[in-house]
Parts: sequence; C-alpha cells; structure tokens
Amino acid sequence: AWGYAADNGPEKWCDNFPIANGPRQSPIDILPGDASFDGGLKPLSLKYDPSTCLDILNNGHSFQVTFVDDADSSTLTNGPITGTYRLKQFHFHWGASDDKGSEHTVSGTKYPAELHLVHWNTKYPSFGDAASKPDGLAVVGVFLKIGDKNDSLQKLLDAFSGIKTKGKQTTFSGFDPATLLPGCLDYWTYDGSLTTPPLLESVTWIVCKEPISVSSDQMAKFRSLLFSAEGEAECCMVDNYRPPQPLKGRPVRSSFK
Ligand SMILES: NS(=O)(=O)c1ccc(O)c(NC(=O)NCCc2ccccn2)c1
Ligand SMILES: [Zn+2]
Repeated sequence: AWGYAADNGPEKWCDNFPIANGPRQSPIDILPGDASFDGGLKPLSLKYDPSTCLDILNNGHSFQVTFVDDADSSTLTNGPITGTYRLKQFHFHWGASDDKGSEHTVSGTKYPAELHLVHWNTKYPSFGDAASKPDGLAVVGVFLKIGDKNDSLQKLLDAFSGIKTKGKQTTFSGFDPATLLPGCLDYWTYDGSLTTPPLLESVTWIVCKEPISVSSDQMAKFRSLLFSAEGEAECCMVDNYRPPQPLKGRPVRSSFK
C-alpha cells in the first residue's frame, strides 16, 4: 500500500497511480511574482457549524476530523468557486523537523505543517462521486508557522491519546474549524489534485497567504502519532507530505494585490 517511505512514497506512486504525472497535480511551489491578481475573485465564505463535528481518526497517513455532511451546515461558497461545497473533513501534513512539512511551498519556502479543509461540490451526490469530477472538490490550505501556542490546535492535540495508531478513532464534538483560520483570508487559487493517492485531478485549490501559529512543542506532539497499527513495529507519523509537482503551464491567481 502507498505511504511516505522510500519503498512506497511519492516517487513510487506513479507505479499504481499513473495520474501522478498528469497535467494538474498538487501540491505546487507558489511563486507570488508569477501569480496574477484577479479582481473578479470573491472573498471566501466559510460557514462552519461546530455541531457537525463527528470524530477524530488516525487513517494511517494523517489524522483527520470528520464532519456530518448530509446537509448544508458547514459550507464553502464564493471565493473562486460557483455553487456550494460541503465540509467533509480536515487534516494536516507535517515534517520530522520544523524546517519542512508543508505540501505547498511559497518561493521554495517550506512551512512546518499545512492544514487542509476538504469540501465537495453539492452538485454531486457524495464526496466519493465528487472526488472523480474536475470541479468536484475544493480544498482550503492553511500554512502553520512556528510561533505562539495555538489554543485551537491544542484541542486536537489533547485528543491524540485516543488515536495514536493507524485505524483508531474517537468521538470528537463541538469543534469549530473556523478557529483554525487566519485573520486575513487572502488566497492563491489554481486547479489541482488530491495530494495523496488516488491523486484525482478534482481539486480547486485555495491556499491562504497568511499562516496560523503553532508552537514547536505542539509540532513535537504531531510527531507522536504513528503510521503503524497497534501491535506493529512503531513507525512515527512524520514527513507525510508530497513535494511540489510541475505546474505544466497552469495559471495561479491571487485574490489580493
Ligand atoms: N491531501 S488532500 O489533497 O487535501 C486530500 C483530500 C481528500 C482526500 O480524500 C485525500 N486522499 C485520500 O483520502 N485518499 C485515500 C481515500 C480516497 C479518497 C478519495 C477517493 C478514493 N480514496 C487527499
Ligand atoms: Zn491533505
């Protein structure tokens, strides 16, 4: 199965997922100087209902917080997209040390972690169906930068004792994902893909310019999770990020000057 090790990591994914070398793969290195300001881009409208928060899970690649998505309770509208996209889950990617971990980079700069808020287009019946459509998904990416302790993030870290190993999940309720957003919602946007297998080219990427803070101690806590299941040889969950992929002529637009 795919992973992030030398024998099953990003350099090997094309063996089972040839789309890995496709025309709209993610992540990318964002070059602000090459992005074009688009005055037609609307501000992001993110409306999240904490009561739709369901559980927190170690899926063997990251940890994710999953939401009830059978109604338009937690949605993304406006921004670069048309229609209504429902929040399905959010998860993170991070490094073995604070000098790497993000998937997108900015002029080659890597952040220690990156948050992905995953939404699917309600013109399709489900996430799974939307995931195979070119306008099926919209993922909001937020960089994490070493600084003050993040109290909102701490609520997630406090739940880690119940999800240390692959496949473990616990109930997790009342969390408001809006508390993980930066104050300024300026963004870059481009057409891309899932950054993990099956690497489907169905994602409108919306990457926030402003990072949120995380303390170095909190980053150490991310690294206490395991890729491995209970009873298996312990393998620390670190470096679960795909490196930047070729832009292949895609435009990157900015919502700000
Ligand atoms: N890292 S990312 O691009 O935000 C992202 C978002 C949502 C996802 O489902 C994934 N990838 C993922 O979950 N892969 C394994 C399960 C899966 C997801 C979609 C279709 C088939 N199988 C990646
Ligand atoms: Zn992701």
